[in-house]
Amino acid sequence: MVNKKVVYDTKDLNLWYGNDHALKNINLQVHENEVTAIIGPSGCGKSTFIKTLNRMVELIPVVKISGDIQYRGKSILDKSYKVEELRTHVGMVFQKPNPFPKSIYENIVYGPKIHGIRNKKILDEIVEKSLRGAAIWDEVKDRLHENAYGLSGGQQQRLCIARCLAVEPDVILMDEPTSALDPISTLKVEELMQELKKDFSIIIVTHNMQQAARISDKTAFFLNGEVVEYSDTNKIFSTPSDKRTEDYITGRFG
Ligand SMILES: Nc1ncnc2c1ncn2[C@@H]1O[C@H](COP(=O)(O)OP(=O)(O)OP(=O)(O)O)[C@@H](O)[C@H]1O
Repeated sequence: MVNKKVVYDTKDLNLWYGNDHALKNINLQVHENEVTAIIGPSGCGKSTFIKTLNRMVELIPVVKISGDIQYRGKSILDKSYKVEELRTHVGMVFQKPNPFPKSIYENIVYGPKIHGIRNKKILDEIVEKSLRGAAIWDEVKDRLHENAYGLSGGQQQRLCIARCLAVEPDVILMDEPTSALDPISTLKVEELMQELKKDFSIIIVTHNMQQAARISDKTAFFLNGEVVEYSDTNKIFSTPSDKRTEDYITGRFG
């Protein structure tokens, strides 16, 4: 088996919201070109963990962090690591689709324009490539200048994925990206993830066990802010090492 490169490496990562110890000694390596699923019951720290990976949590004043997070070998908690730089490598898709109240085209070119790209031909190419990459081009190619709010929820979510792709990230963080979608849109986004992992690394928080089993290569089971078990998804779902993992995936608690 080829040894895949490590994208994220967290070392004794701890996080507190005031006195609430939300992440406890997380040591986890995320590999490139894989889908890594984060599962666990409500309130166990899944969202906190992925928002730590792009430093979104630091917007919350009561947050304290100790330990280290290395992204591609560099410590992103280091004050010298610019958050703007991190965000060019790490995109995020949220639970509820959140397109801007602008046209489909403007949603996609927003990031590239911030990065200084002004050439219309290049922007047009980015729009087509990103929408194709997010498997929504055929559905929207004739209405690029219509407002994104006119799209269905599932289309809006794929548009948000396309918006992420437009700035050519390395990692895509997804926080329950299909929980607001119908089964058909969910399937489309899941199929899309399988395509995207050829070029990107994906970390997804999901409450849906079947989804984690279907789409991910590795799974981390979080409980009360700790990682109980982290392993190949096949192993987690067939022969988990920890009784608590087994109880959770078989629906005995959580
Ligand atoms: N902004 C915040 N301020 C204070 N405490 C917070 C904040 N966000 C989360 N917490 C606390 O941190 C813990 C972990 O929450 P988090 O949202 O990361 O869990 P989760 O596993 O993603 O839950 P869910 O599955 O319900 O979304 C909880 O005890 C929660 O109350």
